[in-house]
Amino acid sequence: MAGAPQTSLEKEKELAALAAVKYVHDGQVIGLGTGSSAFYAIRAIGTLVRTGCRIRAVATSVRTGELAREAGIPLIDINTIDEIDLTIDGADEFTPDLMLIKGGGGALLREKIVASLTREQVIITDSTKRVDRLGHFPLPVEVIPFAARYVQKELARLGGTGKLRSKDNGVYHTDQGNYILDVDWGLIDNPRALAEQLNRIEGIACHGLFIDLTTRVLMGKGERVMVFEGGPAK
Ligand SMILES: O=C(CO)[C@H](O)[C@H](O)COP(=O)(O)O
Repeated sequence: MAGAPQTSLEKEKELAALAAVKYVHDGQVIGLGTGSSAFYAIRAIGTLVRTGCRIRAVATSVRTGELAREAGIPLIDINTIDEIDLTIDGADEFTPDLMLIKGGGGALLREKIVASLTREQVIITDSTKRVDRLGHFPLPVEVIPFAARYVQKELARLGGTGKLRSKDNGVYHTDQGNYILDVDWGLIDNPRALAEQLNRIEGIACHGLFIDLTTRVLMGKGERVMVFEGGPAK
């Protein structure tokens, strides 16, 4: 992030973010993602705004809203629009066929709603996020607090071990006041089938499998940016 000397992974995130910001056009509604990669995109979009680009944006978290305001990006209420032109967000893992795990930063519910309203979803990552199969990263599952134990039991029935996320010696709360279970499944054989099973469990507000929502992934790798559009990288 800003201020500290930049590591090579931070450089990769920034390169990917700068490449993604080239897709931003005057007049668009932009979805702003959450996390350390999205931070670089927000900063670069702020520069565009200061040089005259007229966009409006929707933030995927309270933190992102604060960063956007600091950067001078005009924010709008998501309930005043029917569509988002472009969203730039990060991911915890992605496969070359554009399936993602998201939610490491806890913003998965708003991120999925924003992604669902978005015409063009550009994901930006460093080179550690590309995998052949999802599941190295525990899958974040956002649950309403009342259902936490029930959902944990249902996840166990499906073969997942869900650990309640904590923060500062207490339970972590999302921006919506929900809990997160970080679920270890081992490597996931069929993310689509798992997503459907999770969609049927009462009390789950959102899970971090993002399928059929991404247009392209821009991955920083050394000094380059690799582009994945549902096939081999370009
Ligand atoms: O899903 C997310 C937040 O809920 C982030 O996009 C994800 O955790 C990646 O973050 P980073 O860019 O910091 O690696």
